[in-house]
Amino acid sequence: MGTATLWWRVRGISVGVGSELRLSEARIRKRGISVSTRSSCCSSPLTLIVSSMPYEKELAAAKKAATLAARLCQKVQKALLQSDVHSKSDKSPVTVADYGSQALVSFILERELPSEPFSIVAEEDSGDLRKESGQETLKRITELVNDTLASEGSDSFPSLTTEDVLAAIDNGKSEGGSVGQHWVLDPIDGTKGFVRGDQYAIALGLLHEGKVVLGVLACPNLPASIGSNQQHSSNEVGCLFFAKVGDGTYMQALGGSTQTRVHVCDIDNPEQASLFESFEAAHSSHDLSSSIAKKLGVKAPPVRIDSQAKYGALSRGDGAIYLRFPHKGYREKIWDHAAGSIVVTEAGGIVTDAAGNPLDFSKGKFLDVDSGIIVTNQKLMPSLLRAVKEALNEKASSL
Ligand SMILES: Nc1ncnc2c1ncn2[C@@H]1O[C@H](COP(=O)(O)OS(=O)(=O)O)[C@@H](OP(=O)(O)O)[C@H]1O
Ligand SMILES: [Mg+2]
Ligand SMILES: [Mg+2]
Ligand SMILES: [Mg+2]
Repeated sequence: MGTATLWWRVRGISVGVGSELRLSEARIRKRGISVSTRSSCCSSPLTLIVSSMPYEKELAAAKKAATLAARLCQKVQKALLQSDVHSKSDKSPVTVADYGSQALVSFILERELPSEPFSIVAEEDSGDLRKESGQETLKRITELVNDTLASEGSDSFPSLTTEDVLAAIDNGKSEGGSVGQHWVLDPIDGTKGFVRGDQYAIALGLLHEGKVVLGVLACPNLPASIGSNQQHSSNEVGCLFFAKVGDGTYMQALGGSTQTRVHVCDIDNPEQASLFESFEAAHSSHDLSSSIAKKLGVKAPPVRIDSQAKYGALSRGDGAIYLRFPHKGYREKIWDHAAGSIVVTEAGGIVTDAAGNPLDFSKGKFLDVDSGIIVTNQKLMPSLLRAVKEALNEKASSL
């Protein structure tokens, strides 16, 4: 048997030498992944094993992107100027950090995964920044993005122009859907919390054929422990949660490298449960949560925090239940739940709508949910669903 050299090109999977392949050149296509091999001696039997380690490269890129975006957000939140906060057409707030974070994540993903099909469904767009009145803001965002890239200590990042920043933001215009791969990005989830100086998250998920296969949540203000029942007892603030389908959920300090596998709490007695809900009463009915909590016999007062930090906290067992009941007419967006939902489900939890249906991320930007979203562990879900049903029926009959 002559000597053989094997060249390979891999996207998202690892390739090793193993089973028999008598080809001087071969192309394998598997789930959109291409691998090509070439033997320097065409008569040499080459052995090739393709073992799937899906989304490894994507996860590394997503963690890098979310961590850098979190750095930009931290810088802005520390010294937030009035001129940094603007109002969108739906009257919700948006800041230079929302735009900067979206531009950075888009730029890093495209750079780190150059051979991947590139589609992002993201919250922000560049419309207001392209107007005359948006020029100063655009300059400030561009400076923030360049400063953050420069602070990476790498000369390899080019300085971005205002046009580059607009283009990176507008990469987020994809509509998503059930075909192919789409990144799902909320550059700052919980902008109201961010402006208040409270919790927020950079939330980045990946959809494959309409299913969430990967999620990263950077929570710059979330302590390593928030009244937790697990061993995260440090004073450190800032967490990165990440999960890949079938691979569990992990947490590490933002910017750190030691990762810990996390699990949802395993209590089965609702009286011992503590419950998360939105900080803003306008985003979720506190009355309805309170009525559900009463039916379950929950004793602790609700913990109100902004953003998908709620999903992160739940994934490490800090609380047992997350209830979200937007007021009538509001349509949930996929970027408010994609990353958070896989972080919780890979930690052993369940995320459904108020009727117990799984969330369907394959329908474009919106999630069609029945009344609300509920999250808990496997043991509590049956009693939670019963309590939710009763509370919703009572509410309907009182109208
Ligand atoms: N009216 C209404 N009802 C329900 N939800 C709404 C509503 N308006 C906005 N949003 C979305 O809520 C996102 C923040 O959710 P939170 O759970 O973090 O709310 S809260 O900040 O704790 O109050 C928030 O995310 P960001 O815009 O990314 O901050 C919005 O997508
Ligand atoms: Mg959001
Ligand atoms: Mg947002
Ligand atoms: Mg918003």
